[in-house]
Amino acid sequence: MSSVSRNQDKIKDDALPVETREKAPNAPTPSEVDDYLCSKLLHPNYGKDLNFKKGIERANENNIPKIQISPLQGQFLSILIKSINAERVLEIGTLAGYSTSFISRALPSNGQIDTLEKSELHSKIAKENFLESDLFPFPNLHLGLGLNLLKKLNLPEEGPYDLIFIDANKDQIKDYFIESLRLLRKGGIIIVDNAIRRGKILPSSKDDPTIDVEGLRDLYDWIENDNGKTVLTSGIQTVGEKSWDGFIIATKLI
Ligand SMILES: C[S@@+](CC[C@H](N)C(=O)[O-])C[C@H]1O[C@@H](n2cnc3c(N)ncnc32)[C@H](O)[C@@H]1O
Repeated sequence: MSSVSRNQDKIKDDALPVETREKAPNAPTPSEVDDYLCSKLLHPNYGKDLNFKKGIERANENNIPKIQISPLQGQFLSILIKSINAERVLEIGTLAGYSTSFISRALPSNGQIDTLEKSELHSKIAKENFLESDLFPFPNLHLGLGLNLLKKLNLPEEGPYDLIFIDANKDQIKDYFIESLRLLRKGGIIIVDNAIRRGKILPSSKDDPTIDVEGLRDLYDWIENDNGKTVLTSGIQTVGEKSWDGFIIATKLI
């Protein structure tokens, strides 16, 4: 077994609850369950779209990190967008446009998707992927540092955003969240990805906090201090092919 696959297995094991690991070493791993769910649930125009898959291959060929959301998470975003009848979505962190593709696909043809990315290479590959997938509405890709772009961003002419997906650097996540609240409609949704980080967000975690973990703790503190005035928020832990992580989901109350 190569060291890469050994590491991958370790990550899968770590994503299992400790009781399961100890009592049932042959229990299916969360990744195997993800594979099953994908085989049953992926939709031909979303997670099973061959152009979306080609987009990931193009990203891999260009050595772009494999840190996009999973297809099941992509379909979760699409479901949220459809269920709230979102017309305008903002994304912070495009990478090669995989999540952007799920967002665009779920929007009506008169919808709008703005996506912010700091890397020229990621932006270039993302645009190629958008063209290949024939996305409509075509995503507006804004190249630059997320916070600078956000501060300059005005509300779309038709009104505020209905949903904002925050999936970039975590050290500025509190500021991304606050700026997002300015741009979001009442009742709109914010999703913050990678918000659990295998439990390292806990102040009692034995690991020294990275700047990403410190950024997330700042956001959790901000939400605690808001005390329900501005947002109603939940945190959902996830396992699966992306190991143990999760997301914050919030709706704007005022
Ligand atoms: C986790 S990836 C986004 C994955 C993407 N949402 C998907 O699921 O397909 C994070 C992206 O944020 C970008 N990024 C990191 N720091 C940034 C910043 N300060 N401003 C804008 N983009 C940033 C990275 O270049 C990377 O492409």
